[in-house]
Amino acid sequence: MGGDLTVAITGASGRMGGELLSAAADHDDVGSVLAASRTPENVPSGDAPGAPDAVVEDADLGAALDEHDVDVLVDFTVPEASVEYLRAAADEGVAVVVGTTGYDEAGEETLDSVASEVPFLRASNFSRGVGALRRAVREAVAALPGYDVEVTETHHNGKRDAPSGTALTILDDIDDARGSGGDASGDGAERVHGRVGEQPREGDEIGVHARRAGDVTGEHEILLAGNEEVLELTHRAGSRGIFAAGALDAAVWLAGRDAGRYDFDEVLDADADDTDTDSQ
Ligand SMILES: NC(=O)C1=CN([C@@H]2O[C@H](COP(=O)(O)OP(=O)(O)OC[C@H]3O[C@@H](n4cnc5c(N)ncnc54)[C@H](OP(=O)(O)O)[C@@H]3O)[C@@H](O)[C@H]2O)C=CC1
Ligand SMILES: O=C(O)C1=N[C@H](C(=O)O)C[C@H](O)C1
Repeated sequence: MGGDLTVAITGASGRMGGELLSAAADHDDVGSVLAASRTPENVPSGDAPGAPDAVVEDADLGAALDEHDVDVLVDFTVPEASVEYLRAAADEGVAVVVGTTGYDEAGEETLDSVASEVPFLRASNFSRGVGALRRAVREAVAALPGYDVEVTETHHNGKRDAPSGTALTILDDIDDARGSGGDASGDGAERVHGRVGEQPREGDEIGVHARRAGDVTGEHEILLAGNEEVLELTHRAGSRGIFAAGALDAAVWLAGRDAGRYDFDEVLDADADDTDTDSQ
């Protein structure tokens, strides 16, 4: 830590919470970290690696955001808690980076309202590789009209939501690339979640498969098949650190912007522009 940015991290004792604390401790632009948790006693403290500057109970988040002059809240928790945390951030005028997945319709409405009040950046996957995978999938689907598409994701046995947020994002990308402009509301191709019994493939349906096993960090595979050939595009996350690093880069990029929705692609594009300039 050594920069000016003050970040708050919710769900600080969770799998991603711990990764975010470690990544924040190593991030050049982060100066101070406030952790919020239902269980503050489980958050690293003292000389432990990643120990934040302050820890509060999640119920006290709103007052703590104000007291610690937080610039950006980073939330990777569960939808039912996340909507409360994001509401507290919006009430305090604090920007938010959201990695939590699996919101229901009411949760999505809360996110819409938060995004109208403060700078808001949400991504179902903060890895750079998935950003590239999404571009590759859109291109492949557009180049191979009529090919069958199946999406398979594999995650650790502690994951709650299925299919993963990333798989849902990629399904929307496929609909967009096919020109059917779909989303989970059902406007795009039919999404068939697993198959059992007499269930032959029909039309342009997309098969969706969610596997849960062991400690797999996160894998996404898109299979396109037709015309006597098969194309497979696969991303495998090697650690949760990549998501944490991406989310903190997004927090640095988001701080100080106008209220509204932003996309992780904008962070990646800005980074690519900086790299281009550096190499000239
Ligand atoms: N966008 C991305 O790149 C990524 C997104 N994710 C998403 O991040 C989210 C968190 O994942 P992960 O860290 O693996 O999950 P964990 O279950 O390990 O952590 C979630 C944390 O949320 C906090 N929490 C607050 N309220 C509740 C509640 N009612 N029930 C349970 N936990 C609660 C807890 O922390 P505490 O006790 O400290 O409050 C808990 O540890 C998921 O939605 C996942 O899909 C995960 C990886 C990457
Ligand atoms: O819960 C996880 O672990 C992950 N969740 C995200 C998702 O739902 O897509 C991203 C990543 O795959 C890990």
